[in-house]
Amino acid sequence: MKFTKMQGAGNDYVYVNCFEEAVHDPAAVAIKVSNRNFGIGSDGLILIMPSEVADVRMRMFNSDGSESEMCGNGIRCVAKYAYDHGIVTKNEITAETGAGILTLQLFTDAGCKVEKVRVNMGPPRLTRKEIPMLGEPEERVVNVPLNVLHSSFNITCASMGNPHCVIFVDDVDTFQVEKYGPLIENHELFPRRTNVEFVQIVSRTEVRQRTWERGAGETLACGTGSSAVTAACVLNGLTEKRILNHLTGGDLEMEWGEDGNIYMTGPAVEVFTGEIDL
Ligand SMILES: N[C@@H](CCC[C@H](N)C(=O)O)C(=O)O
Repeated sequence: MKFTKMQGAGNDYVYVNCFEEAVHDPAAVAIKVSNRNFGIGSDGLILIMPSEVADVRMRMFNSDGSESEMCGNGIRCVAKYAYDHGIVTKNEITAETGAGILTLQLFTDAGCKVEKVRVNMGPPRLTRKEIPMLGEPEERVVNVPLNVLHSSFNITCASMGNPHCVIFVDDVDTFQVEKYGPLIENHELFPRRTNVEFVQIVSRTEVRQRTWERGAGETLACGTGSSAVTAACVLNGLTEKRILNHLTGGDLEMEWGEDGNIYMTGPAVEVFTGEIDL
């Protein structure tokens, strides 16, 4: 299988051009290629596919083989791949995802390669029914206590097509992400599990995020997570609607627009290409 390794803010995936390649069991392939010792090494697998309703289609699989509806860092890399490899020739493109059809704006460097992408991530979905979470279906979850082991956290939850649980902490760099992340990911409140973002407020316009991803563990960045964080910051009155998010692997510029959509701007980088026997 021919592949391209790409990363966005350090969130790295193995990308396969399914305009040319067929991947028969993507869940198994994701587990194999993601392994950092016996595989290529990545947070998961992303398939770049033809679409009947958009310029390109993305399917994404976590390193445990589970499929997610959406990947924010991944969709920027899909856009870069599609443009740099001539699948699309426009600077504004559409992409079909499990979270709907998204619009992306591509910014190129002096060599006409995409270096940055702005994505309209759509609106945060805020009811328990939409996230999904157990409880009153129409209720929002903003600053609600959650008991985990002997600790209590206040959670704010949103779906960006995939589920997110945001927790504000005083010092994110010393926080025990690997202890609490998996317990919240698999908490009974979340029937489809959840991604978990731990966030420190730096100022009204800057935050610092660490991410525990559903199906992948701690990653260096999460674009859908950063979008959920933007909504959570505003809903809790902690920041303005436009913030710079410092993730472990890089920065994302975020905005909750007046039209209700979240906008994410960030890097997309091709690391290397190769071929692997499956
Ligand atoms: N890193 C991604 C999200 C990947 C999917 C996630 N782990 C899930 O299962 O929903 C991003 O940048 O959004």
